[in-house]
Amino acid sequence: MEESYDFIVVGAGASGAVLASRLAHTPVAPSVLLAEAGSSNSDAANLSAADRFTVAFAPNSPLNWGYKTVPQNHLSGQEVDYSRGKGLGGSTAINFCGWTVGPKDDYDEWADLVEDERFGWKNVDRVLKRVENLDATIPDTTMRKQLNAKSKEHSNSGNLHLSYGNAWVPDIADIFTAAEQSGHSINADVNNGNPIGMGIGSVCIANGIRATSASAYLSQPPSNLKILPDAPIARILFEGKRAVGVETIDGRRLLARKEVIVSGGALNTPQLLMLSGIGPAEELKKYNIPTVANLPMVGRNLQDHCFSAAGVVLKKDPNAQVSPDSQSPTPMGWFKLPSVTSSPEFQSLPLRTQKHMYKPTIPAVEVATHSPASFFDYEPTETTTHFGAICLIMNPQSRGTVTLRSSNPSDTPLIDPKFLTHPFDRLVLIEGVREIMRILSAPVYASRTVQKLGPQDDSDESIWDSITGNLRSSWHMSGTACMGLNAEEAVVNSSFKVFGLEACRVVDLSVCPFVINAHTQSTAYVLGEIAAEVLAEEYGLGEVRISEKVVQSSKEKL
Ligand SMILES: Cc1cc2nc3c(=O)[nH]c(=O)nc-3n(C[C@H](O)[C@H](O)[C@H](O)COP(=O)(O)OP(=O)(O)OC[C@H]3O[C@@H](n4cnc5c(N)ncnc54)[C@H](O)[C@@H]3O)c2cc1C
Repeated sequence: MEESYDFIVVGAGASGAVLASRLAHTPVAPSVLLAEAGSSNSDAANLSAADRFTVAFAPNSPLNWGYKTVPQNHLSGQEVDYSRGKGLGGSTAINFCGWTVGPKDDYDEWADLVEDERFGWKNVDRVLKRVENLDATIPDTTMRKQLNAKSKEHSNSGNLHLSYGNAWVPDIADIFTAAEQSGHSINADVNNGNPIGMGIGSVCIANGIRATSASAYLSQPPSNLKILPDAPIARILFEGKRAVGVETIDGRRLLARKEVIVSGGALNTPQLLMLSGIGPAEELKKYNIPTVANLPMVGRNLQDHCFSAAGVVLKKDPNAQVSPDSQSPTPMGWFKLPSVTSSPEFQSLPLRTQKHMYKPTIPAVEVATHSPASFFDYEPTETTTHFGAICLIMNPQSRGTVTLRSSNPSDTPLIDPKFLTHPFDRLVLIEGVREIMRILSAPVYASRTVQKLGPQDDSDESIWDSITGNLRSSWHMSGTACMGLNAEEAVVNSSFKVFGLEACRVVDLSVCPFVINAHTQSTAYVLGEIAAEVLAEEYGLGEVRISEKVVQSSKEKL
């Protein structure tokens, strides 16, 4: 007999795990199936904060879908790493644990675009407090000027353990000095809705262990929540326009009495929608997939924050050694750059976009420091060390695609982010890398600098040369089943419902109308929380509760 559930959620990443858990914890306690393509990911070693890079990026890691982009035109044909997490926790199980919240003006813009205040900052800020369980202790209390999260702006009663790390890198204060010497302000809390200035975000690491959406939301599932790992879903099943279940790649059929919710992330979700007959009709026709809903925007509007780097070789300070298992968060600065807003590339943007970027909390670039030496051809020596920073472009204007390679669900999708195809993005990255070079030449570093790494000089040509050989993704893919007002311009409405279908929603970063100007996991958690409230209200499931057993409050510390 076929198994049936009230709700089926496909994908146990940031959004899917939150949504499934919250639905299951409502007073009505509907039966919920959370189907995940990857494993249960229960090997404790994989949760070590320090080892996370090696585990996730090992060749053929079962925790990583291992995607690459198609060759990128502006990058001499490079195929850029496009990793995605696979297994319970999804990409939260392989990411770098950085927790940033983003600008309040971005969320208010989202709410305006979709005409729904649920996506405005006021509601997002409330919802973030259901997620966040912040231990605001800092390892170095002499740095209160640089980091001072106020308790009324944060929460210590949500599910996800956040901290500021256990030991900071010894030179952490220098970057703040350099930023000030370069004319930037210090922001003692970049996570309160206004990220502008040099600051430090928190990390989802507690006592050396990474917190993932699985550890935070799925560790003690109630009996009405069935978690099904190793269940890659091949397609959604429909009766007419109504989603009635899903089928796994190995042919298992799982039925949904109420809804199917797709939470496969911004690359797999559009692939699964298209394999199920939901997408641009001409794309589906190529692979003889019968059209259930012709939605031209499925797999379009892919947005991401690409980045490039600059660095310096410094004389080593023998007293300043970093412990190999230090969980120091990375200092991060979000800056407005007059050189961007005064450029013809900016002035050619649509007026609404220009107006948005002038808003007080919207940055032009993000600078994250202490990037690995591997970005350059440099090995540390007895007497020298490396110090580098990356610049991520904010408000990217290039729009990429996710399309099918074939109708075989085991094939990888074709992913083309079209990095730097828009002239504005090229301008921002050049100006951003130039800004890093300026900060790295501030007096606090100048006296110790032995050599520059990265662009030969700060001319546009040298910086562009360096960028094209050294461009990466920050893995913030978003927007490929975007939220909006109609089926011509979007895929879902502001209740996450796929246009033209019944009982079928998308809840993950695919739905972002634009990529939020921050590291994106917080947005994915927030979407899971908002969607749970939307569904609970529509189906009369009662109040969505914080699953108390999972949460160990760090009240005394905030
Ligand atoms: C290497 C890396 C580093 C990152 N670093 C950071 C960081 O430091 N800070 C930050 O804020 N963000 C970071 N991110 C981004 C962040 O992790 C993601 O934005 C976030 O996890 C996206 O959430 P999601 O729910 O949309 O998708 P995901 O978390 O990717 O979850 C999607 C889930 O769906 C499953 N799935 C997909 N297809 C199917 C299918 N057909 N059947 C069943 N299951 C399926 C996947 O296996 C996965 O578990 C990073 C991402 C990566 C990859």
